[in-house]
Amino acid sequence: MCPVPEEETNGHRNGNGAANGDRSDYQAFKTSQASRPQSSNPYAPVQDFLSNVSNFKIIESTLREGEQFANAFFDTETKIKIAKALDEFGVDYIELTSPAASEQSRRDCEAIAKLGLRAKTLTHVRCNMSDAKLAVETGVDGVDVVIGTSSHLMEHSHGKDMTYIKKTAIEVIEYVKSQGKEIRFSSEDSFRSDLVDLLSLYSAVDKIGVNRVGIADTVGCATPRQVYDLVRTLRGVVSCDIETHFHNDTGCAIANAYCALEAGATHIDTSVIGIGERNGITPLGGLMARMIVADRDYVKSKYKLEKLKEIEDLVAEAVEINVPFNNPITGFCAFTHKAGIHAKAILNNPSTYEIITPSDFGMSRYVHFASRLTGWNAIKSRAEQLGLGMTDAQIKAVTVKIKALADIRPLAIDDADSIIRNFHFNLSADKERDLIELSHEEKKAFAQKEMELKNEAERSIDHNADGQAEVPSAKKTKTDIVS
Ligand SMILES: CC(=O)SCCNC(=O)CCNC(=O)[C@H](O)C(C)(C)COP(=O)(O)OP(=O)(O)OC[C@H]1O[C@@H](n2cnc3c(N)ncnc32)[C@H](O)[C@@H]1OP(=O)(O)O
Ligand SMILES: O=C(O)CCC(=O)C(=O)O
Ligand SMILES: [Zn+2]
Repeated sequence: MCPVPEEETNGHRNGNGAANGDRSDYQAFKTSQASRPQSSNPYAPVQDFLSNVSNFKIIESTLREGEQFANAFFDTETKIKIAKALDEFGVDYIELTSPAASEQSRRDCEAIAKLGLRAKTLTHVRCNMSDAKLAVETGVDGVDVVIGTSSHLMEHSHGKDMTYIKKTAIEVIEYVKSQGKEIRFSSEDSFRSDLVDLLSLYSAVDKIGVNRVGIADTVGCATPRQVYDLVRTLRGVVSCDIETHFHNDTGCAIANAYCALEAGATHIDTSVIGIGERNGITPLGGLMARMIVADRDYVKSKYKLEKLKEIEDLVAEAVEINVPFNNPITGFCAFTHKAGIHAKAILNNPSTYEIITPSDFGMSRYVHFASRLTGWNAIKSRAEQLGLGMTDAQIKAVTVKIKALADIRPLAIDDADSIIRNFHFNLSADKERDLIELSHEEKKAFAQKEMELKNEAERSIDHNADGQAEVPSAKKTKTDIVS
């Protein structure tokens, strides 16, 4: 393949193409790397001359692939809200459902194309002239054309062969280009397609100046290694940009996106929380998590990461789902540390058990202390937060009490706090002397508080009809902030 000289780049063809084993490219890459400041990131990826891990674009498809999620119904107002939020976040492209899908879909494309967003707008259509014309008429910046190339889809979906696909693809691409629009051509089900057919098709569309070709793991079957091999091979065949699209059926959607970038892909398709057909595609937030670890400066300079939670909440509400507990970054426990060994180290230095800094995303770190897995370091930190000074020996003693109760039932923060406060209250050898200084009313209030704490501790162990200690149903034990 031929690298695209700088003067031939047009803003869409970014010239990232690189010939396999091309020495001059490699030397140029080495020279450019030598002049770059050395990264202090020990997790920085191995940067070879193909990798775009530090230079990629996001094609955000919540309003196309995401609308294919079983629960999705986006009215126009919601689509506009989502489009504006994604634009503010900084995604490069916003992909919209085909105007051929329905009259309202067509009107929504027009409405979003007219918003004047910074992100480019795209609509996604089948590989035929009538869809392409409809797409162009909506006023979007670009058209994403797709057609299935695997034997499964050629036989059971559209019924067309490779000769027909190539001919029609060329016709559609030339038409869209003639209308001054950006054009991407993609094969659906790329990983179950014949490699020779695929490369010949991509080579043909590259020659007529398509802006991007797309590879799609439509059924989520690809492994990272297969992705690397296919993208790398394609990188050697076409000079245009390479977009990739990964379904998450086997849980590889983020890893595959990363490998695609390592192999020279330039664009990644995402959707918010990963919504899409079946269990969806590479999630925007998950991709951000992966990429910030690779190149924090690039990711932070390009995307407004602190907006991620707001966008996820907006989309979750629109499609009536909860953000999953284990969602990267925004899952409710993504930055919660529980086991005593973890808590101690985190309190000393968060990098011990955190690869991502929560504040980069406007999130907070939590150290859970109300559990049987806690340790005295976490309890000491909590006591300090409560303004209760105790010696290490005293902290260790109260830790034993907390763990004993936590062995019987789940603890809420208030339970653990009561134990700490009660322990501290009873500790004071000088309590009586202190009380002498108090007024009659204050003494009464103290006595009452002490009684309440005692009752609370006793109540916390329920008994069933047989007099057996019973574990009450788990309370919501949202952890509390320690640092
Ligand atoms: C993997 C993906 O996610 S691809 C994107 C999927 N997106 C969508 O499907 C958008 C929403 N879809 C729709 O609203 C409808 O399916 C429409 C409007 C596109 C088509 O509706 P209908 O004409 O009623 O056809 P239907 O949906 O039953 O079947 C799909 C048709 O498109 C054809 N087709 C399927 N894929 C392609 C393609 N990539 N290029 C050209 N034609 C295609 C099929 O052969 C079939 O045509 P037929 O009428 O000759 O049988
Ligand atoms: O257009 C594309 O590249 C991808 C289409 C799609 O959603 C898929 O194949 O899963
Ligand atoms: Zn898809």
